[in-house]
Parts: sequence; structure tokens; C-alpha cells
Amino acid sequence: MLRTKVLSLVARSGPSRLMSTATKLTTVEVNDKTGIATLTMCRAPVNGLNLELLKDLKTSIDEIESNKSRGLILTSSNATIFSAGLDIMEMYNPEKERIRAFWTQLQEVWLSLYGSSVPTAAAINGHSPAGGCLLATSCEYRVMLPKFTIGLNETQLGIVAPKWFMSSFLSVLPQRQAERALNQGRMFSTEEALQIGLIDETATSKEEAVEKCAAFLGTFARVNPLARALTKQQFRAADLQQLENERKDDLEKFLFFINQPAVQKGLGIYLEGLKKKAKK
Ligand SMILES: CCCCCCC/C=C/C(=O)SCCNC(=O)CCNC(=O)[C@H](O)C(C)(C)COP(=O)(O)OP(=O)(O)OC[C@H]1O[C@@H](n2cnc3c(N)ncnc32)[C@H](O)[C@@H]1OP(=O)(O)O
Repeated sequence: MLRTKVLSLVARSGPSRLMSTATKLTTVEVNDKTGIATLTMCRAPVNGLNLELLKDLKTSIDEIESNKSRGLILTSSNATIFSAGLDIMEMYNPEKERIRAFWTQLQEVWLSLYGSSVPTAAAINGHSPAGGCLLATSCEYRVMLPKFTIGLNETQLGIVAPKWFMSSFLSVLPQRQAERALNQGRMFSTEEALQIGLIDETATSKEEAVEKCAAFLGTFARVNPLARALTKQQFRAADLQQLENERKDDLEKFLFFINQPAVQKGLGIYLEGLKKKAKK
């Protein structure tokens, strides 16, 4: 049996939390044999990306980057949900300072994941709408379990995916298909996602998905790591630079948009619908 070590065993504040991981909403396990790190999101109930989960994701990605892991596999501890995307509660009736920190942290996570020098793959073991799809498409390879859905459904919520969400999507799909899917806010079934190329493979269990991701990451074993990382970064440099250049504007644009009464009303109705569905 492979020995794995759990990174981040130091508590964030004080010895009383020594038993928990430093990044409480994510865990990182490094396979000693392959050097591949598995980064697991574990925020109940649906891995909604709130400020704290985003901070933990950023910390974990940085940790994996600095530990010179051979690869990063992103997955979820939830059996049916990879990530429900951005936590809508962060955007509904937002608190002024927190929403700024929230969006800034999302930018940080995208810059680190999309721009990671470590090869990345997503084991999509559940539904992956919007921000979940952003995380998955920021990785270099995707393996998904059957009977789930993935896509950028923002227009269905009456909101607009920013340019950098589109960049990740466009790094996977041809422009014509990406544009149509985004305009429709289309969610793809696993089978449809495979057919269109939004995912690379399917797997019948999370373990198999992780194995297939590891096999993909293993294809780089004999490639010079620096040459590989620089090549990847050259492909992604323009997208990354664009957000770096426009970070402040992007934040202000988001704040302006999200605070529009019509947008708030739409989010409220959407949330209400989610809650009603959950109660059934
Ligand atoms: C310039 C401006 C730019 C603005 C851009 C903003 C870009 C936005 C990106 C986003 O990511 S927006 C979020 C989009 N996400 C969704 O639309 C997903 C919605 N959720 C679902 O479809 C389903 O919940 C699910 C993920 C398929 C899971 O279904 P399941 O049946 O397993 O669980 P539920 O009973 O539906 O949910 C349980 C529980 O969780 C709450 N919840 C679900 N998703 C979210 C969410 N994204 N944020 C906050 N809360 C969420 C749901 O309401 C239930 O809550 P309770 O009723 O139990 O309290």
C-alpha cells in the first residue's frame, strides 16, 4: 500500500486545533511514490466557494507549488458534488468589505491554479456548475464520473461570467462551442461533456478518476519540468497577464454589477428556488 502523507497538519491558530488540518476546508495528500498531490475540497454541503474555502484553496495550491510536487489532482470529498460554484450567499446582500475580499481571493485562486507551474488535473466526482467548472477547466486534464453535470451556467442566474472565466473555458473548447454554451448557460451531462471535449475521460469511481488523472500527470515524468512549466505558462501567459493588468477594474466591475438591484433580485429568486428544491 502506498504511504501517503497529509500536508498542513499544523493548526492555523493555537495548539487546540492541532488535530485539524491548517487548511480546514481542503486537505492535501502527497503520494510518496509518485510525488503527486491530491487536493480535496471538503466544505459541506456542496463545496460552495466562499471566502474561507477560496483562502484554503489558495494556501493549498501554494503549498503544492512550493513542495515541488510532480502534479496536482483537484477533487472533492463530497460523493455527488465537485463544487456548486461560488457560494451565492457571498454575493446576495453582500457585506462591503467581505465581498471585496471574496472576489480578490477568487482572482488569486484562478491565477495560481490556471498559472500553476505544476501539472494539474481534475477528478470531477460530482456536479460542477459555474465556479466548479472554472476550477476544473483551469486544470490541464479532466476525468469525470457519469450522471453529473458541468458547465458555465451564469446566464441562467442573470449574471455574466467574467473574461477570465471564459479564458479557462476557451483553453478547452473551440470558440464557437464555448460562446454558444456560455450564452445559453448550458450545463453538459458527463456524456455530452466528453463528446464536446469539455472533459477528457470518464471513470466509474472516484478512485478510477484519480488514477486516470495520475496516469495523465505521469506522462510528464520524462519531460524536463522547467521546459514543461515554461511551455504551459507561455500558452496561458496572455490570459493571466490580462487579469493581472485589470485586477482592480475587474473587482470594481464585479462590485458594481453585483450591487445592481435587478441582479440582487435575480440572485434572491435563484436562491429561493434552490432552497425550495432542497426541501422537497
Ligand atoms: C461582472 C459580474 C460577474 C459576476 C460573476 C459571478 C460568477 C458566478 C459564478 C458562480 O459560480 S455562481 C454559482 C452557480 N452555482 C449554481 O448555480 C449551482 C446551484 N446549485 C445546484 O445546482 C445544486 O445545489 C447542486 C450543486 C447540483 C447540488 O444539488 P443537490 O440536490 O445535491 O443539493 P441541493 O439540495 O440543491 O443543495 C444543498 C444546499 O446547498 C445550497 N446551495 C447549493 N448551491 C449553492 C451555491 N452555489 N451557493 C450557495 N448555496 C448553495 C442549497 O440551497 C441547499 O441549501 P439548504 O436549503 O440545505 O440550506
